[in-house]
Amino acid sequence: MTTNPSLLTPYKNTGAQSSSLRQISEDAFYVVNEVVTKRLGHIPILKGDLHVLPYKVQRFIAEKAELCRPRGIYICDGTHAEAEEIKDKLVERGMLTQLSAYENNYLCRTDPKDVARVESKTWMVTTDKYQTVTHTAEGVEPIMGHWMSPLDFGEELDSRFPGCMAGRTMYVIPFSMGPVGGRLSKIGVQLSDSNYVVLSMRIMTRVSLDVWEALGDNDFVRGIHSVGLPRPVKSAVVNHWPCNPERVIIAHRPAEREIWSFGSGYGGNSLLGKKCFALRIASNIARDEGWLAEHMLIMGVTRPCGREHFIAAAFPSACGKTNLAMLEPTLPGWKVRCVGDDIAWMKFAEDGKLHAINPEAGFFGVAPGTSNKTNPMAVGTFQKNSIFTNVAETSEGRYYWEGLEDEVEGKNVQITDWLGKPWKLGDPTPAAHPNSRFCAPAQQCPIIHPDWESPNGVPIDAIIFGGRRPTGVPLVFETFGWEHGVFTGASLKSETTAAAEHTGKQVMHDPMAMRPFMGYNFGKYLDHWLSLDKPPHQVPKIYHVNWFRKDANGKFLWPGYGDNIRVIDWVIRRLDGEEGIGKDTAIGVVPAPGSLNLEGLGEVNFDELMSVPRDYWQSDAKEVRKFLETQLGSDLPNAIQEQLTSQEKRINAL
Ligand SMILES: Nc1nc2c(ncn2[C@@H]2O[C@H](COP(=O)(O)OP(=O)(O)O)[C@@H](O)[C@H]2O)c(=O)[nH]1
Ligand SMILES: C=C(OP(=O)(O)O)C(=O)O
Ligand SMILES: [Mn+2]
Repeated sequence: MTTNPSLLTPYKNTGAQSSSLRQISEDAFYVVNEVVTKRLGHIPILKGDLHVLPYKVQRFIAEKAELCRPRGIYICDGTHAEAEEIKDKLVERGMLTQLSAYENNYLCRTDPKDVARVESKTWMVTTDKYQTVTHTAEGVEPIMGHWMSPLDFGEELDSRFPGCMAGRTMYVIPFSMGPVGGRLSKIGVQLSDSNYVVLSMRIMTRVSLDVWEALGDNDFVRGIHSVGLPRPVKSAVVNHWPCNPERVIIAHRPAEREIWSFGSGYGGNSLLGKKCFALRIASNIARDEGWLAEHMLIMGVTRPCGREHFIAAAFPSACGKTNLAMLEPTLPGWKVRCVGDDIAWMKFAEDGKLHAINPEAGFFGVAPGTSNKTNPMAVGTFQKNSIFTNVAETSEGRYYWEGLEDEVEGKNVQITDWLGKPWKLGDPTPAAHPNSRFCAPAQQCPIIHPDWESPNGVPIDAIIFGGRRPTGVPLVFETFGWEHGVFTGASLKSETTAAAEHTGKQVMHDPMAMRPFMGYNFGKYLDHWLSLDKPPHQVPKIYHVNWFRKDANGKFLWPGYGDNIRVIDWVIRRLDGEEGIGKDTAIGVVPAPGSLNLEGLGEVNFDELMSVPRDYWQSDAKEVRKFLETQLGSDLPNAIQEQLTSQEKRINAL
């Protein structure tokens, strides 16, 4: 790994220096052990040897320990034995319950106030506001990226972090995103006072002592996470799950490659390798280094003839990434293998193709709706060594959630819901929280791709965007080219889900499925995408899908899940240049009648599924124009503006 010079950019404060942000000066290099020892004071090292770590890591630990004042420091090694030790302790304390029907599976119930990402409290901290947000029209709040000034952040930090780990252990988690030492991989160190985070990070990322060696003197992404409830605790802790919902903050300092997360233990807020590092921070690194960090699954699809294509697909949270990544084809002779289910880091290689790696090592998937019928490969993945959060539990020691109604065996099975209360079929409240999750090692996936850890990644042939669009949007369409594809991604919308705090089911803009994860100015982000289409790059074709279109009675028009292979089949035939299977519409190329393989499917209203209603798209185009113009203002790239205009013309001509 090479050192990225921008990683070393010192933090330039604009005025009043926040005490917690003060750094040890560079001359500390020669006296580092002394400085470290002094800073640590009487805080003991509970496990591991601090002084064998790279000196930058020592400094980082010492600085933050001095700030957070934990009762001790525990340097994780990522071993099985370590995880066992922590689990045993948590079971004893009642924070984890073993699900006895499986091997090494556990259930965790959180405080019901801490169940999802908190977008309204997630911030990017940059000196210049417009590094983070776009030049929106007057009075318009930017929806992509929340900006906070370094000064304000200093205050927020100072009112939370000093002493925040009192009475708790500060775990030091060394982790690699991507295979350790890989060409596209990056290293992070997360400090956390949550043992649930330690166990989950060990599944989701590569936590091991090898990371220190791969890191050497290079810089790394810094994560500081606290549940925000120092001891002695003054409020009641619910479900043995410490958190501080009123004081939550998830802040990123992209220039410094640093993440500060406070008050929440929920995955998306606390497993800092995931959305915080692999999307918000990494998209900044990617822009500087000429690659992409995207909210995308990666799948390998092999046709009956034996040829394999790789596809990356971006859907907003809880819109079907994990399901598509592990799809079990209903068409005979097809094979899907999973490379990743949530995040793709993609870089053009010497062959001119865009190569993607999955930086993660596990799946943090939505539990409800996952069953042997819908996603048997996910079910196969989490039969052992997994952690379930906020699902229900049966009296037989099994997990339970909405969608498993047909899989509960025996009449006398009793169910305890995610809140710990007795629950039975037909009860008005759900058994599992709608955003309940399984956390499982990717290598256990029965269809994990043999190259899923390849340091060079897999070559991407197609990019698919999609969302939950109950009306108007066809099952699938191919965009007219790279710029139109980027425009289509920028106009992505979807119904809100339980993955964050939004309530109700309104259709919201979610450009590139990145709205909550945008790491810098969205206009610059689009510029970056647009700039990639140049020789010798062979950019992938871009598609849009919608599994969620409904009929007049509110029923899904498309069976979805394993039958989505029929759409993938059409996509791949288009990639191959098969003639006569496309029909031009105003928004892209949809399958021509008879071109989608519907064999063996029941009744499907093809015409309704593929229709591009004029009225719908006219008002949609107006809304999209308003959105792009008011949200992006002067940051709106010309190429996108042109795409908007030509799409409007096509729609008006319908
Ligand atoms: N109707 C329908 N629902 C789906 C489909 N794919 C996924 N879902 C549901 O959407 C929810 C989220 O899916 P998931 O794959 O976990 O989304 P992710 O968060 O983007 O990875 C789950 O409840 C799934 O059962 C599909 O093709 N059709
Ligand atoms: C972890 C998350 O991922 P997903 O996109 O799979 O819902 C989340 O949104 O918190
Ligand atoms: Mn997922």
